[in-house]
Amino acid sequence: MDTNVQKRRENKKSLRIKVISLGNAEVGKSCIIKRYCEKRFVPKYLATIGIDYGVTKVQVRDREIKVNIFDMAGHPFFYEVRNEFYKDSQGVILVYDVGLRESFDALDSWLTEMKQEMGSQANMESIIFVVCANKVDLTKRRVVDESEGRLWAESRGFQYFETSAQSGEGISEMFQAFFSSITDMCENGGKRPNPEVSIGFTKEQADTIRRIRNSKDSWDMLGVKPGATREEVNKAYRKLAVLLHPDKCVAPGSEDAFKAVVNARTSLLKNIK
Ligand SMILES: Nc1nc2c(ncn2[C@@H]2O[C@H](COP(=O)(O)OP(=O)(O)OP(=O)(O)O)[C@@H](O)[C@H]2O)c(=O)[nH]1
Repeated sequence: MDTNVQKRRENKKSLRIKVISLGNAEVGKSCIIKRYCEKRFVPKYLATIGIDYGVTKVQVRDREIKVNIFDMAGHPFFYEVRNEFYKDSQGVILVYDVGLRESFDALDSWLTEMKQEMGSQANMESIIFVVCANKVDLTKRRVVDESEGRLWAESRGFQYFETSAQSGEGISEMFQAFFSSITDMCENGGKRPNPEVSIGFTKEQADTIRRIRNSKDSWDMLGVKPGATREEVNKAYRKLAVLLHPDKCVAPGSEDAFKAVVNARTSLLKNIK
């Protein structure tokens, strides 16, 4: 066979990618990578110093993918070291610990740090993000539930996985989907699929569910001022009911949000003449 043709075929088949892990210290980033690459769990905490680097090969369909994995230290102390490594990544594994709310709340600031460090190169549409809600084996200490994590991830067009580096739950599923999405993106000229099309719910629905979860009382939940009239309460209720009705809304947490709105309306109307 013509050597140029053979080379072109080989090039199509093999792919080299860079992925990084992000998230607060101790959420389990290194353990997730070890569980996948070495099939083992390390119970003792050994903080990553700056960056750990590893290479692995995976097969996605007919392509061999050479994966360069940069495991970033989560501790703020290592900011100066890790900021060099954001550039040229095709994939990001965002990790939080389901037993530590602050590690979940920190996900936005990890995205901000990444954008800042990538500067003018920051094209977040050309990067595949997956979110790992990790340590799901520790069920008793869980404080961030699945629908909350899923909503955060999916409303940004990121895939969400429940994982445990300790038991192995969700780890190979997450990596398989991650590498397959990166391959799809590379084959699609470096653009990830339009999230609005694939997730099936709107930003307004996601923002409303988040607002309802965080509301301080029934007035706040319906978005009316304390002392509002029956008409105002009913009008606000109808608007939310249309937006979140389980027949119309598939966003994670929509059923609970809908029930909460029904209950808020009932309790307010009891006390309004
Ligand atoms: N029970 C349980 N423990 C876990 C899990 N994943 C990690 N751990 C433990 O959590 C601690 C921290 O894990 P690491 O993987 O080192 O955390 P990291 O996010 O890489 O931390 P930094 O390197 O400081 O950024 C270790 O003691 C692990 O054994 C898990 O899924 N379940």
